[in-house]
Amino acid sequence: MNIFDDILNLRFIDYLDVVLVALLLYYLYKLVKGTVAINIFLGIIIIYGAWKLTEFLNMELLSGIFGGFMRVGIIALIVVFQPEIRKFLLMVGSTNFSRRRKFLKQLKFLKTEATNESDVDAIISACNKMSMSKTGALIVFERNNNLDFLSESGDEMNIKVTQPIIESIFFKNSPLHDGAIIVSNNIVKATRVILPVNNDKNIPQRFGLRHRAAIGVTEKTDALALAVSEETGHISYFKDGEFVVFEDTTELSKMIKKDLA
Ligand SMILES: Nc1ncnc2c1ncn2[C@@H]1O[C@H](COP(=O)(O)OP(=O)(O)OP(=O)(O)O)[C@@H](O)[C@H]1O
Repeated sequence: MNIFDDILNLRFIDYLDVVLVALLLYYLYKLVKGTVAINIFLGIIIIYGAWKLTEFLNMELLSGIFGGFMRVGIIALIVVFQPEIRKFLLMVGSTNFSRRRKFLKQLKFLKTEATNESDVDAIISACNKMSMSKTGALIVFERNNNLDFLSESGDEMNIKVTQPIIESIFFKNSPLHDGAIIVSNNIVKATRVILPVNNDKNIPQRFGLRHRAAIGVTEKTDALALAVSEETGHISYFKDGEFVVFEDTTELSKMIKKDLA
C-alpha cells in the first residue's frame, strides 16, 4: 500500500482531526507569541533534544539528569505556563456566543448592521477631553472572552455609549468614577469594576495601579483597554498585556476599530 492509498483511505473524521490539531497549534502559538513563554518552550525543546542525544551516545549520567527533568516536565509545564493555560481555558470557556450568533445572523441574511465605529470615536473624544482636564479613566472593551466574571465586582449598568456618558462616569465627583468600566457592543455593561493587577517588577514605577490593571486584564483575557492618567493626562492603549504605541488619537481610533472588527 503506498502513500496515496493511505490518503484515499482517510475518513472524514481523520481530516477533522488534523484540522482541529492545526487549530489547537494555531491558538497555542497565538497565546505564546511575543511572550517570554516562547523562550521557555524553546528551552524545553532544547533540553528534550539534549536528553535524546545523550541517550543515543549512552552518556548515562547526563541522560539520567535530563530524563529526570523531563519526567517532572508536565508538572513544571503547568507551573511555568499557568498564565497561558489560564488564558487558553478562558478563551475556550468564555467565548462570547452572543457575538458569534450575531455574526452568523449577518451571514445568513446578508444584513449589514451598524458597526461600533461611532462609539469608538465617542470614547476617544471623551478620552481627549478627560486628558485635557486630567481626569483619570479606565475603559475595557470586551471582545470574544466574556467579562461577566469581572463585571460582577462592580455595578451592573446597561447604558448606551456616548461621549457625555463616558465623561460623566469618570467625572471626579461622580460616585461611579472609581475603577474601570466595561464596554461591549456599544453598551457600558458595568462601572466601578476591579480588574486583576499585573505585579510584574519590569513595569516602570511611574505606572500605578490603573495602568497595571489595564495590563492585567488584557493579558488574562482578549479584552482591550484604554487608560487616561490622572497625573499626566496621557492616554494609553493596551492589548495582549502590553502598551500599544500610537502617534495620535486619530491613529488610536483606527487601531481600536480594527482590533474590535
Ligand atoms: N485593580 C483595579 N481595577 C480597576 N481600577 C483600578 C484598579 N486599581 C486602581 N484602579 C483605579 O485607578 C485609580 C488610580 O490608581 P493609581 O494612581 O495607583 O494609578 P496610576 O496608574 O498611577 O494612574 P494615574 O496616572 O491616573 O495616577 C484608582 O483610584 C482606581 O480608580
